[in-house]
Order: sequence, then structure tokens, then C-alpha cells
Amino acid sequence: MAATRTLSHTVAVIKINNPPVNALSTPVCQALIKELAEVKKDPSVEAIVLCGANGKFSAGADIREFSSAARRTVSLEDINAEIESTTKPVVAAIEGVALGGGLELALSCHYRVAHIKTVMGLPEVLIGILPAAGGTQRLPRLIGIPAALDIIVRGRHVPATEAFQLGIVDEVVPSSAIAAAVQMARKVIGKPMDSRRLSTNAVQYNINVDAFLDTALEKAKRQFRGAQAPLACIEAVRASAQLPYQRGIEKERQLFASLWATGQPQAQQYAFFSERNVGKWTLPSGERWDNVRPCQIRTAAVIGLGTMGRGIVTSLSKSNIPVIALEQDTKQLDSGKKAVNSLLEREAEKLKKQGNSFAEGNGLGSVHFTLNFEDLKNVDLVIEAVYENMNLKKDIFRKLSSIMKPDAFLCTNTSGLNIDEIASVTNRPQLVIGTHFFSPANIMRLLEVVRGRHTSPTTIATAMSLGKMLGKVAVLVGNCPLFVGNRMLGPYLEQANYLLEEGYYPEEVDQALEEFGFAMGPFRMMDLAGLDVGWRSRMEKGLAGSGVPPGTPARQREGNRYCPLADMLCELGRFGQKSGKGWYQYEKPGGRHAHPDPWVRDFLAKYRKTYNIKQQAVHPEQILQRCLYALINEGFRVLEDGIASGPEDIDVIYNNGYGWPKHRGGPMYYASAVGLHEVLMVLEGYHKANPDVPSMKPSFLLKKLAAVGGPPIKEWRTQLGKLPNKL
Ligand SMILES: CCCCCC/C=C/CC(=O)SCCNC(=O)CCNC(=O)[C@H](O)C(C)(C)COP(=O)(O)OP(=O)(O)OC[C@H]1O[C@@H](n2cnc3c(N)ncnc32)[C@H](O)[C@@H]1OP(=O)(O)O
Repeated sequence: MAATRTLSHTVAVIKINNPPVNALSTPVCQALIKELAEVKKDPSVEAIVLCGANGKFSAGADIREFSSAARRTVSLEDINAEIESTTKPVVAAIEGVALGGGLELALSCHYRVAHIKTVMGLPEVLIGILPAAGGTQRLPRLIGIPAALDIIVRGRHVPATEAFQLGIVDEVVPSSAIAAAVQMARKVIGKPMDSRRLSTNAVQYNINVDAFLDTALEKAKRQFRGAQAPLACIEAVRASAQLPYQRGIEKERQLFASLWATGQPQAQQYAFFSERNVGKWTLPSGERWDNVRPCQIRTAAVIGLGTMGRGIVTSLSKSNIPVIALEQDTKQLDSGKKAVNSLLEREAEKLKKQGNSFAEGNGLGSVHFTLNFEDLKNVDLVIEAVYENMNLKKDIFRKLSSIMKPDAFLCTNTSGLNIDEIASVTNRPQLVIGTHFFSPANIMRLLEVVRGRHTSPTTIATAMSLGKMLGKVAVLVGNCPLFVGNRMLGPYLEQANYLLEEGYYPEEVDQALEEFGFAMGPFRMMDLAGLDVGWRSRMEKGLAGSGVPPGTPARQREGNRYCPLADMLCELGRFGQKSGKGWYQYEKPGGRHAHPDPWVRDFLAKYRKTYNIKQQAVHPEQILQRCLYALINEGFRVLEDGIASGPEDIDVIYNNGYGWPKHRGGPMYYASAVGLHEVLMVLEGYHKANPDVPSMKPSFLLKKLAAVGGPPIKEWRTQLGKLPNKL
């Protein structure tokens, strides 16, 4: 039953019932219309309470209906208008969540009572649309332009206590919101209702609305780089101040339709569901997320308090998991402790600002700092986060193997080392797993969970569940050098480097990719990560430094094209932000503002002259094609090798760990949107002209999918079914 009704004296309680989140699907809306019509004409009913079953008001419109064949036939705003115009008072009893259409429904009620642990908001912008059931018109009428704009444009979740302070809800209660709403309904029977009908009120403001919104628009254009939904939200809020309510609603609808035509909502909604689907991991053996139980992690330890370790400790503590943090000497322990404490103070500050919804039983977990390995022996799970050196990691795992209780899980935070080799030195390879965090680990949402050959399904389930507890989006991947994200980055950065050889400057390549929507172009990203990281790895592989065989041409390795520019910068001590100079110059070592460096321009000019490289006419569009298609081609190889279970997994990794613009869905979604045939043609053309760049040779899977007509991305798995699976 999509909605049910009970009677409490003269108050009808209508309950939305559509598990798991009471989405306002077409059947729910139809049921609401029917129940409303009945209570309106029922003389025994004097007031109405609207609530949701199972402690959740509603997570809004059913997003799956937006792109399904069965498009909505019932308008949510029509239901809202119907509720608002009712002559019997309607009170919303808000519990759990009231998001999107859920909050819009509550705003059409005459009164709102919320449980203290509720979160509410209008997060439509995060799925590429705008609140299109009157939210952009009613919320500014209730709380004013600046506060409404902040909630609508950022799509943030507002805790009940803040909602009360802002005036979104009339009462916050620590116990049943339904009981409190019934009480309130009884009290307001017979009271005047006009001022409670938000659509009839004017927006109150004492600011220059146009100037305020113009500034917000400019800021949003810079901040959201090409995403259209935030801009549409601002325009809709502008309409609330400038137009009568009904014309504001028309504007809202018109903006919704224009957004839909951009294709961005479809990409963002694909990203939304992909994030949920990656949690539903499946192994070829049939074990999966819903038939393997994770073990409970009551205590954890982190080894190494460098940048990664500090973030991981903070992240665990933030999730209320007591942590033991270990370093090798007093100096490093002290500096790690200081850094962790300062990160935790900031987190505590944030929790305080978020108010009561986080306060109860959800503080920070304790952190114990130690130099003594023995202190770790009873924890349930340990995460090793020392720097990327196989021998060092193996030494630590040998030690852990002998110290830790037999059922403790051993995780390694590596960005690409072989999990099997690390597991091979332990007495429990089935409990060893890779947990690749992204920096800063207390903030970045992505966690690559890397399955080794012997990793057990229970270990996978536990690591995936830990990821969820930490508020991360965990993606299960197979074990191969660099795993998924970093592996795909290789060919992308290679093309970016070649573009410099061919006449571009770092800032031009970065600009093209930032205009595409990346949070950071490749050169700014390399400067941030530290150029020495890649340099050390190339030296280990004999591609740079003294290990290069004598007589090897500077721009060739093993017969293939090679770009030594990054190595040359490192030889000059230009490691990026940390040294104050890299592809850019910074105000000081550790400075964060990248400025184009005339020295780099000069250096590149001399380099091109030395190697007699003719500047080619590379059209700016080709910057995008070369970098992005190189990355995408490697993504197809990842799928071919069975390292990721589907294109969604790759897209979730890129959206959450590499600054890919969500409004473009992810690299594999982008490829399907551009057309696989088009991607293949460009790669083929490039590879024909540059046979010494093997990464641009079109992958087998891309060719196969293009040959069957480039099916929609949701059908790729059918083709993947016949490929090996290393999960
Ligand atoms: C021209 C006019 C057109 C009119 C259109 C009217 C406009 C209405 C605007 C809207 O209301 S759009 C929807 C706005 N709401 C949201 O964006 C909320 C999205 N959901 C969430 O943020 C979270 O799911 C949650 C509610 C905070 C719960 O988080 P939790 O971590 O507890 O669970 P999840 O794993 O995320 O979700 C559980 C389950 O529910 C599915 N789901 C969640 N929300 C929706 C939804 N709004 N519609 C459909 N399905 C939803 C989610 O996909 C999970 O299911 P799955 O099977 O595991 O994937």
C-alpha cells in the first residue's frame, strides 16, 4: 500500500509507505491524491498529519522514474497546491529524511514538526536538476533569499536544529514527531491559515536581489565548471523574488526542461545509482554483498603517520572507531600526533556546528599514540600506511603476522603495489587486503578496495563495510599494477606531456581540461602530488636516472616514444608545490597558488630546439580528445583484464577520486555519450600516425563494442560476461 490512513480523534494521519526511502513514485502520488480527497470531504476529520512509514518522511521524487519509459503522469506540485489550499490544517511530521520533493511536500503543509535527528534539504542540484515541485518558490518565501539559495545551490543536508533556527520547521522534538504533529494539529484547528500558505506570501528581502544573485551566478560558474543545474537553481530563486508565485512555478518547469535537454541530469543520475551499485559487489564464485557477513570492527590501528596515515586515523576517529596510531620514532610520532589532533579539532568544530543531529553517541573515537608494535596485538583491523616501498611493507606485514591476534584483518594502503606479494609474507593471506585511500584521506570519498588472490569474501565484506562506516564510497577492484584509477592516469599524463613537446604550455593543457570540468588539470595535479613520486617509480623501473641503458635516445624507451620532461624538472629539484617550483611556480615551498612560470616556457622552447621538435598545429579540441581518449582506452583495458567489474565502477572511481566532473557521468559514461565509434576513430587515427605510442592502440573491448553498434553503457556488461574476471 503506497499510503495508509488512520484516525486519531479528529486528526487523519496519512502515512507514505514506499520502502526503502518513501520515494514519491507515481503510485505514491496517486495514493496521496486519493487519501487527500477522502479526508477533505470526511466531516469527522478536522485536521491532517502527513508522515512517512519506518521513520522516514520521504527522499523525494522517485529518481528512477525520470528516465524510465513510464514518465510521471502526476505532478508533485499539483499535489502540493492541493494540500496547501486545503481548508483543514495539514501538519507534516518529519522523521529521518525530508529531501527534494519530500521537503517540497512538507513546505506545502501548513505546519512542520521534525524529529531532532532528521535531515532535510533540496539536493536536486546534485542529480543535475532543480527542485521542480515548488521548492525554489516556497523556500525563499519562508526563509528569505540568501538562506534558501545556500540550501538549494549546494544541495546540502540541513540538520533539524538548524532547520528550526532558520524557520523551516515550527518545532523540533526528541521523541515521536508523529505524536507531536497530531498534538499540534489539534491545537491549530480553527486558527487562521492564510499566512501558513507559503505560495500566498511575498518573498521578504532587504538586499539588492539582482546584484546578490548576479554575484552568486558568477561564483557558481567558476565553482561548478560547466554544471548547469546550480545556475538554473539561481535563476529559479531569482524568479521567486521577481514573479508572482504561479509564474515562478512556470519558470521552474521551464528551467527543469532546459536542464533535461543538456543531458547533464541523465549523467548525474547515472552517477548517483552507480555509487549505490558499486556497493553490491559480486565475485565470480557467487559470493556477494548480500550473502557474506562483514566482521564487526570495534578497534583499529594505523601504522605510519605521514600525510595518508594522519588522514586515515582522523577518518576512523571521525566514525567513532577507537584507533591506535603507531610511528617508528618519537620525532615522527610527535609531529603525527600534533597533525592528527589539529585535524580532529577541526572535525570536532564541524560536528559542533552540525548541532544535535550528530551529538548523541556520535562523537570522535579515541586515538592512542604509540611506538610499540605490541600495543596493536588485540585490535580487529590494522591499516599500514607507510610510504610506497615493497621491502618496508613486507617487513611490517611479517611483524604484524606474528603479533596480531589470528583473526585480525591486515590492510595495506598502497596506490599500486602488488597485494599478493605483501600477503605472501604473512600467515593469513586470506585476511590481507588493499585499502587505497585518497589524499586527504579524511576528506576524499573514494576508497579502492583491492582483492588479492587469497583474500577471502569475509575480508572483502569487512573492508567494504568499513568504507561505508567511514562515509566513503568503496569500490572493489582487482590486483594489478596501480589498480584502476592510477593505472588509467598513466596514458592520460603521457599525452599531456607529449602536448608540451608539441608546442603547448602546462597552463594551456590545464585550462582545456579544467574548462571540461576537471577540478584540476594534469600539471597542477602533478605539482600537487609531487613530481618526485613518479620520478622515483620511473627510476626503479629503469626508465629514468642511472638505470637507463647507455646510448638510449632521450625520447625513447624500449623502442617506444618517451617524454623525459618531468625527469628533467626533478633533476633540477623542481618537485612541484612542496619545493615551490614544478610545472608552475608557487609563492613559497608548500605554497598553493600556481602561477605560469616564464622559466618553464623558456625551458620548453630550448628543449624543442634541442630535439628539433617541430611545433604541430594541435587544435585545442585535440587536447581533450588525446588526454581523455587515452584515459578511456585504458579504462576499456581495465575491463578487458577483469580488474573492475563494470564501467560504473570505473566511473565512480573517477568521479570521487580524480576530480572528474560528475555532470559528465565519468569517463566510460562520457565515451558512451560521445559515441564509441567516434572514440575508436580518433584513437585509430592517432595510433596509425604514432605507432610508437602503444597506449593509444585501441583496446580489444572498445573495438568489440563499437563493432556491435556502441550499445548503451548498461548493456556493456553482457559483452563483459565472457571476459576474465580478477575480482
Ligand atoms: C517538470 C516537473 C518534474 C517534477 C519533478 C519533481 C521534482 C522533484 C525533485 C526530487 O525530489 S528529485 C529527488 C531528490 N532526492 C534526492 O536526491 C535524495 C537521494 N537519496 C539520497 O540522498 C539517499 O539515498 C538518502 C535518502 C539520504 C538515503 O541514504 P542511505 O545511504 O541511507 O541509502 P541509499 O543507499 O542512498 O539509498 C537506499 C536505496 O534507496 C534508493 N533511493 C534513494 N533515494 C531515492 C529516490 N529519490 N528515488 C529513487 N530511489 C532512491 C537508492 O538508490 C537505494 O536503492 P538501491 O536499490 O540500493 O540503489
